[in-house]
Parts: sequence; structure tokens; C-alpha cells
Amino acid sequence: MIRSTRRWSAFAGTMWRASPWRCAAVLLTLAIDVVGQPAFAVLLAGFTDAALRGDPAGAGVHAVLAASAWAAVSQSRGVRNQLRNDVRDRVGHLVTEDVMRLTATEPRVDHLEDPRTLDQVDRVSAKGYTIADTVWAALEVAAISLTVALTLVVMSTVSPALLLVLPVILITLWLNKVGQDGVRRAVETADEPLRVGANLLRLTHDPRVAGELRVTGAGGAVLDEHERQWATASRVLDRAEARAGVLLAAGWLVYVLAIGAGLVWAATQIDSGRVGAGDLVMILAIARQQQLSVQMAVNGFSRMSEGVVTAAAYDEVRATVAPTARQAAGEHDGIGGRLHRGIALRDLSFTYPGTSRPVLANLDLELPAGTMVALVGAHGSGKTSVIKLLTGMHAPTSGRIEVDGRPLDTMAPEAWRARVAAGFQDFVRLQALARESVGVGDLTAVDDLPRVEGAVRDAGAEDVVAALPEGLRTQLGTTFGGVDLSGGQWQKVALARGHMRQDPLLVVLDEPTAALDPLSESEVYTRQLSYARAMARRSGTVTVVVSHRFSTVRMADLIIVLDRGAVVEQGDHDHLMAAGGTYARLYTLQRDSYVGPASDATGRAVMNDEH
Ligand SMILES: Nc1ncnc2c1ncn2[C@@H]1O[C@H](COP(=O)(O)OP(=O)(O)OP(=O)(O)O)[C@@H](O)[C@H]1O
Repeated sequence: MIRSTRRWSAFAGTMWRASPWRCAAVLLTLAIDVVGQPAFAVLLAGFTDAALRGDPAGAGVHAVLAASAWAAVSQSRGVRNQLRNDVRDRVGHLVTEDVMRLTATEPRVDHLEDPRTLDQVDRVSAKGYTIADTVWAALEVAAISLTVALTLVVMSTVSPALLLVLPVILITLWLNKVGQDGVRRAVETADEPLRVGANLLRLTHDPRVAGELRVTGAGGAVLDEHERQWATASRVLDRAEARAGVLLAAGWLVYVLAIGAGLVWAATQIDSGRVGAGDLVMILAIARQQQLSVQMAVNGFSRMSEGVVTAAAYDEVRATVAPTARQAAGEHDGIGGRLHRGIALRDLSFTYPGTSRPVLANLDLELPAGTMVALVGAHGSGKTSVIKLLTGMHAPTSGRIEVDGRPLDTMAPEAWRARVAAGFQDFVRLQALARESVGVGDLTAVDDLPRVEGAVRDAGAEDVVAALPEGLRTQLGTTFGGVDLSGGQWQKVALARGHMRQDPLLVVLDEPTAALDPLSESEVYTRQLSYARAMARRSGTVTVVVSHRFSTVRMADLIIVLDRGAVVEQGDHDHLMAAGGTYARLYTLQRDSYVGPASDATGRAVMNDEH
């Protein structure tokens, strides 16, 4: 309760900051509403009584005042709608920006691998404005409650019995609330099928999958599944809306019966003189106002429920994503200029967020400073997961990583990341000027042309740049009318981006040549290896390579063989070939698939000739 109060006052604070004068103006219009409505009813009664008394001056004054009161009420409602929408848009923008900042700047990526968090991020980004709606609705409901209270006081001057309308109003609102709670639960339930449906729909116009969808003929099935998910969501929502509608109608029936009974009673009292004609007119006017007020409260409650769901999602995103960001912000760097001992994995296990199966179990590894290490293993054995942990994208579930004996989790992830250079198989096609697409590998040097040219050279991407019509000034990608590149060319640009980092302590190359032809691949690896050796001499840099290309792997100082998340062998090529285990089997298999069975027991000459 306290947490929820704090949350909503924080939202109210955000709205105030978004536009103080608009918020103040909305509060003023609400105050006009609260006072204006009962005043109108009283003035109308005064007009009726004066007219019946034959007092034209009194009737005229009351008529003018009543008209002014009503004009002020209706005018203020129009102005309020406009101001409310302005603030709502601003708050929506602020909330979306906050969530995007949290998710984009969070040093680790655990949240991006967790479908639940992604769902919540989607919801908050798309519906952030509903939080403002909820605050407005809450204020409106508070104002309406005051209005109703004032009108009841006015009615009670005719007869205290008319106060019985209050419980009736509460019953009407309660029935509406029950219906709206059901709608809110339905919105939560429908979220998943709607998200799945939206993702499927996106697939149909995603150029990256368009070819495969056509070749496999799966386009129709994707649309059918989208329809199915959409129908599931609609069914849930329609049912809840229908139930809410029935409950609301029942509430109105109770109200109409009660107010009707009050009017009939008042009419029967006119002859006896206990109730005047003005009183009857006033009760009628108040009944009409209360009807509008209850309707507005009902609308307010329904707007509130969506904002409550969004606010809960917002809280969840902040709770899930923010802790490591705060931790990172609170720490300082303290990473030395060069590696002396190296990097170690100590009894490290890892399970992806939102899953229960460990993908790495109890790894104990030493990656000595100045070495090149190759990770080998079948698909899914955990190579990329090790890379993600080494680069600080995820934190180990248990155990730790040490850099020269210092636990990685005591360093700010950004500071560590600044000393890591990387080339990935899932590279980004950054559609910008070629020099920017490379330069962002080190934002501090994005405008440093000699650095960019050096990175292009180190990565062996000069041929790609040479083929561009305006060299490094060429716009890449078709989105902004630039030149499109082949998969291999994009990958070389990504590799060059990785080379922007100067003085890395860790270089990771996770299948960085997967999109290249064998000749380019061989050339890139040759350059990468000499780069790795140069870095090793300069900074004791550790280079970790993930590759299925054994002629590269064999050159590593240390080869680590993974199988289902565990280390099954490690050593250099000669050691592992002599051991005759998994590595020797995989190596021989690949060698034979290229050139047929070899007589050389280690296969060294054969593989070297091959590439
Ligand atoms: N984001 C994720 N969420 C849940 N499980 C994942 C995720 N990414 C990978 N996995 C699982 O972790 C295991 C190891 O995957 P990983 O990508 O590390 O293997 P790999 O050896 O690099 O495979 P490949 O050679 O195919 O790239 C696999 O069983 C995979 O299904």
C-alpha cells in the first residue's frame, strides 16, 4: 500500500515536472466543476421559485447566474481535455524515454534474453501515457466524489431521506469496479497472444526472412497462426468487456430506480407544501448531474485499470533492469594498463534468465595473459555463452571470473567493456556513413579518421572500402538511400569496428568470419592472429577465438573443448592430438572431409596446405 502510494505520488511528480502550468490549470478546471455543478442546481431552484413568486428581477438574476455557472463548467471541461492530453503525451514520452534509457544503457543484457521483461518493456513503451491517464482519472474521481458530496448536502436540505441516494451510487460504482477488474485481468491474459501475434505479423514484412518464408511457403501458416493468436486475445477481451457491460447496466438500473423513487416521493409532497416546485427542479437537476458524474467516474475507473497494469510493468522493468545499472554507476574502474596473470573462470556455472537448465556447469579455466585461446565444441556446447560471460554481458549464476585475480563483478561493466574488442557472428549492419559504421567501435574516436582507417586495415576490410563509391564517406544500407553490402562485406565492416578499441585486454572473436568465403576467411584469420600476437606483446592481451575452422584453432596456445557446458579437454594441438580424444576426432573428421584420410598422425601438414 505504502509502495503503491509512493509510486503514484512519483508519477504525479513526473506529471507536474512535465508541465507545471498545465497541471495547475487542470486542477483549477476540476475545482470549477466541483463548485459549479451544485451551484447550478441551487440557482435553477432559485429561478423557479422567483418565477413562481412573480419576481422577474429575482428570476432574471438567478437565470444569469445559473447560465454563468453552467457555462463555466462546460467551458472548463473542454479546456481540461486539451490540457490533459498535452500532459499525457509528454508523460508518455518521458516514460518511454526512461525505459529505453534503462534497457539500452544497462551494461548487461540479461533483461534482453528474458521474454517476460521484454514483454513488459514493450507494454510500457507503447502505453506509457496510460500512467498519466490513471493519475488524471484518480484526480477526476476525487473531484467527482466532492461534487457528489456537495450535491447530496444540497439535496438533504429538502429531506435527509434523499441521502439514501449515496449508497445507491456506491453500489453502481462497485458493480462497475468488479467489471473493470475483470477487464484488467483480461488485458493481462491477452498480452501474450497479442505480442506473439504482433511478432508473427512483423515476420511477414521483415526483408531478412522474406526469402525463407517464400521458399518454405510458410507465409500462409504464419498468417493463420497470427489470426489464431489474435482470435484468442479477442475472445478473452470480448468476454471480459461483455461481463463488465452487464454489471454496469445492472448498476444503472439500481440508480435509476432509486432516483425515480426519490422524484416520485418529492412530487407527492408538493401538495402538502413540504416540498416546493423549486426543490423538485433542483432534485431533477442534481439527478442529471449525478448521472453525468457517475458516468465520468465509471469512465475514470476504466481508464485507471490500463494505467495500473502499465505502472506495474514499469515497476517490474525498473526492478529487473536497474540494479546492475546502479551497481555499475557506483563503482570505479581500477583496471590496470596490462594483464599480468590473465583471466580465470572459477567454478563458474550459468543459467540463462527465465530458464532453469544450466548451460555451463562448474567451469574452472585459466586463460594466461598473452595467449590465444580457442573454444571448440559441437553446436550448443556453450562457446558463445562463455564469450558472453567474459565480455560481461551476463553475470555468472554461481562462481566467478577473475581478471588478474580481481573478480570481474567488482569492476564497472562499462570500464571492463572498454578494454574488450570483439567480432561476433551476429554482427550489426549499422546503416550510417562507412566511417561512422566503423568508428562507433570506439565512440571517443568516431571522428578520428586515421584511427578508422587503421581499424579497416587491421581487419582486412580495405577491399570493402575500396569498392565503395565514396570510400569511407559512403552511406551504407538502403534505408537512407545508401549502398547495400553483401553479408560478408557487412561482416568485415563489423570486424573493423571491433578493431577501433585500442589497447584491449581481451579480444573475443566468435565465428567472426561465418559470412566470408574460405579465401577471405583465411586472410582475415591470418591478420587477426598477427593482431592478437602484437596485442599480447603490448598488453598481455588474451584472445579468445570460437571457430569451427580447425586450421585456425590448431594455432592457438590453448584449446578448450566444451561438451554440453563442461570442459572435456584442454591443451595445445599436439597435446590434444596425442591424447586421441574428442578434439583429435573432430580435427581428423574435418581434415578428412577436405582432403580425404591422411597418413600423418597429427594432420599438421595436410591442414596447413588446405588453407
Ligand atoms: N538466450 C538464451 N536463452 C536460453 N538459452 C540459451 C540462450 N542462448 C543460448 N542458449 C542455450 O545455451 C546453450 C549453449 O548455447 P551457446 O550459444 O553458448 O552454444 P555454442 O556452443 O556457441 O553454439 P553454436 O556453435 O551453435 O554457436 C544451448 O543449449 C542454447 O540452447
